[in-house]
Amino acid sequence: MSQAITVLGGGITGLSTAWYLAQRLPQTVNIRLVEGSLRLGGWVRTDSRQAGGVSFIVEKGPRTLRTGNSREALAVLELVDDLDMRSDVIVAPKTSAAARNRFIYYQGELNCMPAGLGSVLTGLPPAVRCLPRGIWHDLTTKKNTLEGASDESIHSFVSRRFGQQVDDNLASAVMHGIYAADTKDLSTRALLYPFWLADQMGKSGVLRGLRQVAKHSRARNARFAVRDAEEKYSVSKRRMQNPEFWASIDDASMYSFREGMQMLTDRLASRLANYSNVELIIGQSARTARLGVDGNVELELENGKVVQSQHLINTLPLHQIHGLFDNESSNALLEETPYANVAVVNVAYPKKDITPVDGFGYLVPRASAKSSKALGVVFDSCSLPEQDNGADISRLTVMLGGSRFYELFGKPDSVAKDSLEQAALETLSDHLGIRMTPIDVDATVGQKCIPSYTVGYVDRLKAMHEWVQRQLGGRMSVVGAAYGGPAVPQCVVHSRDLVNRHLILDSLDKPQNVSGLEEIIDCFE
Ligand SMILES: C=Cc1c2[nH]c(c1C)Cc1[nH]c(c(CCC(=O)O)c1C)Cc1[nH]c(c(C)c1CCC(=O)O)Cc1[nH]c(c(C)c1C=C)C2
Repeated sequence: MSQAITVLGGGITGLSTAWYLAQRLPQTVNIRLVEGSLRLGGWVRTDSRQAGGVSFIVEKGPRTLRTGNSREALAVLELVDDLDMRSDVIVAPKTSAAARNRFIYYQGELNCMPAGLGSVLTGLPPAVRCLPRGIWHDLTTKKNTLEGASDESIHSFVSRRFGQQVDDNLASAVMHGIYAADTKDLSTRALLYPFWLADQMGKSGVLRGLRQVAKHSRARNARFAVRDAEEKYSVSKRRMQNPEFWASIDDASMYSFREGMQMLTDRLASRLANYSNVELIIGQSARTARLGVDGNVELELENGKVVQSQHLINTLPLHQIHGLFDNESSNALLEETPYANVAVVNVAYPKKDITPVDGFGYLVPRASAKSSKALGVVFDSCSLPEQDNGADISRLTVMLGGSRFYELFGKPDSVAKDSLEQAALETLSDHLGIRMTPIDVDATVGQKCIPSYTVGYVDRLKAMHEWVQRQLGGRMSVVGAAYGGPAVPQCVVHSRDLVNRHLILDSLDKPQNVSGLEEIIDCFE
């Protein structure tokens, strides 16, 4: 059999994995990407809309990417550079209102989050007043770490160290924005690891303990000095080749693309299609994965076709991996990881500047749950006005559901679009006073779209690592939103690490014995 590698799943993780493979492997090795649905891109989805005589775009999934010097942010920027998308990038400058103003809906008002010490001096809004008290509480409360606990919910942790109001007003809001989940369910150890460690290591409080954590991290990071130096060199070379592009990124706090985020996944797909050794198999879900008699991986598709390869990179969400293996032993991460359901309602109005404040948008904390069906609202036109196409419109997105989806709207697979659209318009009217008739309202339900890293996640991840190594004779690796973070840049950097640093691609004949989770687990040591 000729050499081949299969990538399962055609979302951003699968596409970027296939891309990095195509960069590294000779043309003699076949790369097959298998996607069950009829489109590539997964949760990255941009729709074109026509209404009120104008055309514009709406995002149904992630809408912007962060700039900065993190490995994750730089990995996406390097990808954008390699895909020749520099001229497609549009940015929100660091000086823009969208970069500076983020709000929390509290006591019926939009409260601006402090941007620095200056805002502390000019007075904190009501939602944030609990923060100085919370800091004082942590500094003056004796160590009260839960004995023997290997994890704790963010709600319990924040309440114990900083006071419940900090969770009710702030932490719960931030976690709604990222995970669309409740801090009562989310894991401190997985999502706030430096704070978790500081609580464990420190003798008196989390904030004092952070100094020890910083020392510990410096010692750990020293192991990655060579990798980091190589990556820094690669970026500095690019900076010299395209100084204008990189300077515009340095001045930006976030960015997207002229025609939306889907440009990135579309470009990946079209570039991959140009490779003679890449095959994109679309509209065929995998039925089973097994080891063939010759020791290679056999992936049986819905249509009965069997795709053979020496290694399988599985990027499917956990609930889809479940059931792929005949003699599947139990695995807690697969079985116990809930995914958030989020309704994304895009609304467009025939007028500019209709929000009472300018900014990225606002989040709704648990403290305001009684007066809001929404998790938050994004002011799209304020962040990226270019995407209005020069029209006199305002685009906003209302996010609904999360942990309260069933309670508020019923089953995500049968909810009426009307009820979501109604709830979104009521939110905009009640919170922002917008009573104008919109030119366009469009609701989409993201069913099981964001994995929830719930209490006990780290232990389950470690067990998953061992489980993956036991499958298919060491010929499977996993990567994706359920491991190491659900943000697009995290998915991209983990797929790059897997392909460029962990798999030994010139000896595909031998089992790789790489779960893909090694370094992610190592972060929690
Ligand atoms: C479809 C809804 C989504 C919600 N979260 C995500 C999606 C796709 C995923 C996500 N959103 C953010 C991150 C963090 C990484 C990052 O790129 O910054 C992830 C993984 C950031 C984010 N998204 C929103 C906000 C307010 C934030 C916080 C960070 C910031 O201030 O920039 C918008 C938003 N997303 C969701 C909700 C409910 C929401 C509300 C306004 C859920």
